Amino acid sequence: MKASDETYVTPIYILSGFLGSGKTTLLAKLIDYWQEAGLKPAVIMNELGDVNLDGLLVKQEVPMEEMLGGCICCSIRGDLGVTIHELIQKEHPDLIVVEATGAANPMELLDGVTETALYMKLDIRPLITVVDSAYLMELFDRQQGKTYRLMQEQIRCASVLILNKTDLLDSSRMQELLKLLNQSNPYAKKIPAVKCEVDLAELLVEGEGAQGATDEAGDQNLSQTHSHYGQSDSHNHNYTHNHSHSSHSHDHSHEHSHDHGQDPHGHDHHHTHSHVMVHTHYLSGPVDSKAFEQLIAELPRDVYRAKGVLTFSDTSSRFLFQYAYREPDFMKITPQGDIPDVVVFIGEHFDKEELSEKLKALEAGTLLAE
Ligand SMILES: Nc1nc2c(ncn2[C@@H]2O[C@H](COP(=O)(O)OP(=O)(O)OP(=O)(O)O)[C@@H](O)[C@H]2O)c(=O)[nH]1
Repeated sequence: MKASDETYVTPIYILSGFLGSGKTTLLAKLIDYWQEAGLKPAVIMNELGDVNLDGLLVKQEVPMEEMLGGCICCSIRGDLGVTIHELIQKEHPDLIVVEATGAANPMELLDGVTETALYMKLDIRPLITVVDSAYLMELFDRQQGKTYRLMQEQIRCASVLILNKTDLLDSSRMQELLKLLNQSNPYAKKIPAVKCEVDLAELLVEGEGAQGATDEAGDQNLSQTHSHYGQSDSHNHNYTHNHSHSSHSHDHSHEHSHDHGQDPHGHDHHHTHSHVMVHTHYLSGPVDSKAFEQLIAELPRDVYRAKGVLTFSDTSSRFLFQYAYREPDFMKITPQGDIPDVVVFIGEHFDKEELSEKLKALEAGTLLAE
């Protein structure tokens, strides 16, 4: 069956995982894998900030829709259906991958995709969560409130867990991690990995879960199986989409009242990420690499993710900058098109003002002197 056929049921994969866990790393590998199999994947990327730097890591020929400036599971959830619809109409992809911002609650996201599957022919595939193994263990030790709980939700929803960044854990910590994950989600297949280096055929097959019954013959690469969520038979029904998004909306009113620390009343907050803050700073020109490295080394603990595109005054190339779990990473890039120099910081209740001052000093060349 071809993607351009009216009857084609488009498989849709959701990649979940905390900020900086390795979702984009996995996405790049999946795209290669599918393309080698002669398939045309399309991507929906969601970023909290207003620039999509992860998109720079995805090949240019892959159709991509960006959903920026909000979290896909919450503030821009209503747009998800429209985005999926447009992508299918325009590109006729063989499959779609949604890479959600790491702050997204996958249950909400799944709900959004499910809603869309009521009026579009979608086969929702079992959810893959990429776990930042080292960061999860650190938070487990500290039993840190909301971030830890969000990670737990991302773990609980998954059919497959990629335990990424195992290079940062020794074997006894690894055993602890497995024990922890077996408690949180005994059903999911757990695959340890470094840089999401996993057997992708196994990953995608394992993701089909215990049910495993195929209802479409012939298409080996994309067999239509029943997912854990009972959604895959959505293509047997031709629902009219006659309910408004608002009928599925959730009560957001509690969101800001429990922003600090644990909720002593044990309320089950769906929007655990409401405390996540984003600070975007467009740079006025090249900056000194040493000064930038210092700024990064001095970032408060509450900034747990940063990305950017930078030009350094003391090097000739431009760089894609990544910072996750306090590890900075620089990759030489030659971006196509008009990509500004920009840095995006993501974290919890950090002092934006102070960071902004430091960035200004960096631009002015006075940071090291301070
Ligand atoms: N040490 C280590 N670093 C890794 C591993 N996998 C990925 N990284 C690094 O972690 C950073 C984040 O990786 P991404 O793939 O961009 O993570 P992401 O989940 O897409 O990040 P967001 O889109 O911000 O949520 C990059 O600097 C990667 O090079 C790993 O197995 N070990």
